[in-house]
Amino acid sequence: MDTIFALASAHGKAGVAVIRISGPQAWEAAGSLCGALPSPRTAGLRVLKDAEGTRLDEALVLAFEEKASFTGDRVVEFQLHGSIAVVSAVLAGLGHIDGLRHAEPGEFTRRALENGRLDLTQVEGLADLIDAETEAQRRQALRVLSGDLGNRAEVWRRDLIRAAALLEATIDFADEEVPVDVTPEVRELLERTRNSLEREIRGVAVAERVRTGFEVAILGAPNVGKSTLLNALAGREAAITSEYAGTTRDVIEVRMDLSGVPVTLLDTAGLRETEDHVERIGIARARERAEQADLRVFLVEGNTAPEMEPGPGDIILRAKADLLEDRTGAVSGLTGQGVSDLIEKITQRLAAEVADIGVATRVRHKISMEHAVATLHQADALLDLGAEHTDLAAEELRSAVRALDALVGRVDVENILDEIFASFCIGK
Ligand SMILES: Nc1nc2c(c(=O)[nH]1)N(C=O)[C@@H](CNc1ccc(C(=O)N[C@@H](CCC(=O)O)C(=O)O)cc1)CN2
Ligand SMILES: Nc1nc2c(ncn2[C@@H]2O[C@H](COP(=O)(O)OP(=O)(O)OP(=O)(O)O)[C@@H](O)[C@H]2O)c(=O)[nH]1
Ligand SMILES: [Mg+2]
Repeated sequence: MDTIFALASAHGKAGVAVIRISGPQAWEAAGSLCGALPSPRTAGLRVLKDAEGTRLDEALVLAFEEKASFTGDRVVEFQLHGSIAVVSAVLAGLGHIDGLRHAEPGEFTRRALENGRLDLTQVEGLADLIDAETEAQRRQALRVLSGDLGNRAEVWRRDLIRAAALLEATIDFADEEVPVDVTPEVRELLERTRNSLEREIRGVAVAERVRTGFEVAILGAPNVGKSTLLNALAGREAAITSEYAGTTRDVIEVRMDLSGVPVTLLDTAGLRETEDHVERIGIARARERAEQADLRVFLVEGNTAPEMEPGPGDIILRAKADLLEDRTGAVSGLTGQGVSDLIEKITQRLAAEVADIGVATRVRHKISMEHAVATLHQADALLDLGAEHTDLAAEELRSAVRALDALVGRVDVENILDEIFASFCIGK
């Protein structure tokens, strides 16, 4: 097996930079730069020197034994002064050692997967944790990294294997005088598993949103102040505003962190009938994105109705509060009136959705779980048909187990690994 190395911390100038080495030669290779290694899991201060004896840096060195490291290989970490020159000198030094090569993106984590330190869902959780920008994303990713989904899958698996074994036992003893009827217990195991799977499947839609961000579209007639409101919400001049109706044409996106919930705000073209060709394209885009959005905020003038049919959770506000006598339910991007109330309202709507999510977070999880559920339905139908179909029902259960094995990466998943690791950075 190759020994790999890479900068594990971000590129560029920093207080401290971490270089990781993983593989059978890690200790020997690190030792050739820093002399005797400190005892495992104990930091030691060492001078690093290249093959010619030139000093490269004074660094903290940390060694891990095989089977007791992040990757499961022997690992050494150099915690260096975070300068671009120090990092390149040490990387160059490592590159000159025979048998060592630079790691590919995600390769340390791939080793952890191959060595059984992490299951596939934990790898996905780790990828999400590194990408996490908000509190809800961090919490969700950490739960998956901790193995919550893998643990749940283990329970489903155990119950289905037990159900299959019960059915298989009756096949073997079909000739016995007094066969025991196992179907009630099997049915109960199947129902429990299916309910639990279905709950997780329902949670994926929201969990996906937490991963990628909720979309909130601002909508209304031209000139009502949508772009001005977007700028007020974003705290910067993200969109052009002007007194001309029809200023905004493209959809403008602004990422925000609303009390830990990731949100993409969309500013859209004012909705109206128009002969202007380009404006019409903008309006078509606005409608399309509005329909897909998780939440719509309609700005309306006076007592006019929204230009699109609002959904149940959508927010309707009166525009340009500062020009109104009665300012209830009104907002003004220009003066800031009602803006924090609006943020509060959006946050509440979305936080309510985030509250009851499960541990499955990806479409991939959903597909495996749906496959398992469909197979369980098949098994149920076969049990309804009577004892002569018991063997087929048991076969369906084994197939459901395989779907769950794919979920955690227990069976061959080589084809999806490249896709998952493509999102990793080098050094992870
Ligand atoms: N310096 C450093 N910090 C880091 C990491 C790292 O690799 N290096 N991590 C990398 O992502 C995270 C920590 N994750 C880790 C996970 C497992 C082991 C480990 O050595 N596991 C052994 C021993 C467990 C134990 O001592 O209880 C094992 O699982 O057998 C180390 C780090 C975050 N911080
Ligand atoms: N008095 C007042 N004027 C506002 C307010 N919000 C926006 N305006 C003004 O109204 C005009 C239109 O504002 P925009 O934010 O560009 O309006 P819009 O809804 O994005 O318009 P389109 O992009 O054309 O659909 C500009 O002159 C703004 O300064 C407000 O709350 N009060
Ligand atoms: Mg606009």
